[in-house]
Amino acid sequence: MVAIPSVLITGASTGIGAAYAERFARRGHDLVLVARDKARLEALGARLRQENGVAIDIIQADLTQPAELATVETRLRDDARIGILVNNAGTAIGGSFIEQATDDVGRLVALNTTALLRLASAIAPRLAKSGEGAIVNIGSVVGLAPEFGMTVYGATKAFVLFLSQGLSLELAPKGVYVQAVLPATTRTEIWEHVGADVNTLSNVMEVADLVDAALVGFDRRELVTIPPLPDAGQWDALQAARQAMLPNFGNAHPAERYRTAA
Ligand SMILES: NC(=O)C1=CN([C@@H]2O[C@H](COP(=O)(O)OP(=O)(O)OC[C@H]3O[C@@H](n4cnc5c(N)ncnc54)[C@H](OP(=O)(O)O)[C@@H]3O)[C@@H](O)[C@H]2O)C=CC1
Ligand SMILES: CC(=O)[C@H](N)C(=O)O
Repeated sequence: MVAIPSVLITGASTGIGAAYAERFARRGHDLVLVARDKARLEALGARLRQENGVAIDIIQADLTQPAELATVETRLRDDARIGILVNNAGTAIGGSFIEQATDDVGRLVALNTTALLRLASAIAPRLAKSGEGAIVNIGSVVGLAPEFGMTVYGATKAFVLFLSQGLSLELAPKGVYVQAVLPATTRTEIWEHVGADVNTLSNVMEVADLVDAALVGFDRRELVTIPPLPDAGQWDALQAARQAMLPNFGNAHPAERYRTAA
């Protein structure tokens, strides 16, 4: 019988990560839960163990701290039972670019991009060698929309999307599935970190609905899952428009509109 892989989930103490933990535990997966708040991780872990009879390990780590991040990287490299990484930990900060402190945007980038990248890098070679496994990266529709006015947060999420698409091209032929999940406004504590009351927002998705939809995409081995988008054809059209440009990047001379008169 093939063993059910363990799942390592970052940002599992609350919100989207905690909902992933619930769902994967229900499916019978053992879990490794990562976040800073140990008490919350332990409470969730105890409940999921009791309800589902799965094994649950906890790693308390601040993923913006290189030494603590390294502990999680080592676990992903060495623990052959872990076959699925859910790269979910992330945060957002409020304010415009000129209002945001340089150290704060630095920490945002460290968590939303550097940590996510390093964890994917830690597990990918082992998964590729075994010819199976999955990496789920949580992006955001904000990564497609500079118009939403969350420039640095959106830039980190654009990174997550690009990285996921590129990794999928590299790893799918080796049997490793990479999924980018792009939620829109979802009812979690992240809104407290941006200084917004989620109850004043419209069109807020419930976290359980978001994760259930993301898992439909996961089970279909969809590359990019955008739960709130009604017409998947719009995403396909964006990709087709982008791909149509690619042959036109290979020109040795500047385009006509950039040529100087002299
Ligand atoms: N909610 C929304 O509207 C949307 C969310 N997303 C994305 O979903 C993902 C999950 O967010 P969401 O559940 O909403 O947010 P929450 O704030 O509810 O949860 C964030 C999780 O990340 C953990 N975390 C935060 N900072 C660190 C850190 N430095 N080191 C380790 N863990 C950390 C938190 O745990 P702890 O504090 O214990 O460390 C918590 O478990 C994020 O990547 C977010 O960008 C995308 C689009 C929409
Ligand atoms: C704070 C946000 O903007 C939210 N996490 C999102 O990505 O939509």
